[in-house]
Amino acid sequence: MERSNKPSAIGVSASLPQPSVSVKDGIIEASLPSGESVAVYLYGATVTSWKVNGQEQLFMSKTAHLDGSKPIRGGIPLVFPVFGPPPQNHATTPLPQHGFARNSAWEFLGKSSSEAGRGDLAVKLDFGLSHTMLSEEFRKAWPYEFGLVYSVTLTKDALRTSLQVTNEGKENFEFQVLMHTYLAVEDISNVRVKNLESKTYIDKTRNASTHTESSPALAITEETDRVYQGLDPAKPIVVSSTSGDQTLFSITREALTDVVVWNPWIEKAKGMSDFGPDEAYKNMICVEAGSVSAWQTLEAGDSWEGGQSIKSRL
Ligand SMILES: O=P(O)(O)OC[C@H]1O[C@H](O)[C@H](O)[C@@H](O)[C@@H]1O
Repeated sequence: MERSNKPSAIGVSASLPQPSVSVKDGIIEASLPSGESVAVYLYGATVTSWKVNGQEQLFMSKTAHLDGSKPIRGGIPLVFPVFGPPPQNHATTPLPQHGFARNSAWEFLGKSSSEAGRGDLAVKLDFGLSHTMLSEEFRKAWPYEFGLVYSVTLTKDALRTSLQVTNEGKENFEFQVLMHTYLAVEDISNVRVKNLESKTYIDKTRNASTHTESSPALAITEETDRVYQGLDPAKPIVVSSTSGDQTLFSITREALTDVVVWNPWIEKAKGMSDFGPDEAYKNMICVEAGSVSAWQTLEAGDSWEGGQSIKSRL
């Protein structure tokens, strides 16, 4: 695992303007000469901002806690090693909802720049979390020796987040993982989610009952909390707007075959103290790429990698 803080530049011509990266107060910010930018908090390795053409692509609650006292409500919190409330009689049982990755202090491993093709630049930020870095409480609750490397790559038209999980111990462990992406939208009533048709989903708002998606373009008209399963990672999930049938976001995945679609809607939004303002549920949709409907088993010494790539219309 690379643990160097030294910047490296692979295949980048010295004459080109370079990406800039700053590290301040636990926040890593990177921007490309073409203007796109990303910000990542070391707390949770949470991506809190992704701007394209000056426009924010990720939703952030106005009342989110940004002081490390609570997982950040917005951006891309990382869910590991369990999704949702942990099941009974499982190694993750003592952990909080969604595990510990989103509420642990990560380290910045460094940046690298490269050509993303057609002369476009890419900047990649790497973050690490391992067993010894966890709070004592989390170390006791999940005593496995693991290493996580989370990479956030910014290009002109996309944001890629990928996670490598390594079992650095002597016994197998099981995990689930999910990139809990809060996408910013202007008006949820105009939003449709495509490429879910005929897929099986668990509806968490209806006692985790199983259904088959009948809509080619899913509209969000009430509290929505669905785990779509068995998706082809290479087939994009498309978030579109009915005004002009415009694609807003297109999300492809690697090794992540589940996608959660979540919007808390009116009552649940009101009930979350760190979700604000109350009406902000109209300005967001979570489309969460993950591996959550089953457990990944990682044998001693083995690694697993998965990720998502989000393209914005802008
Ligand atoms: O409130 P949090 O722990 O951040 O969870 C927020 C949401 O995450 C996922 O989308 C789950 O499917 C939801 O059931 C949950 O409400």
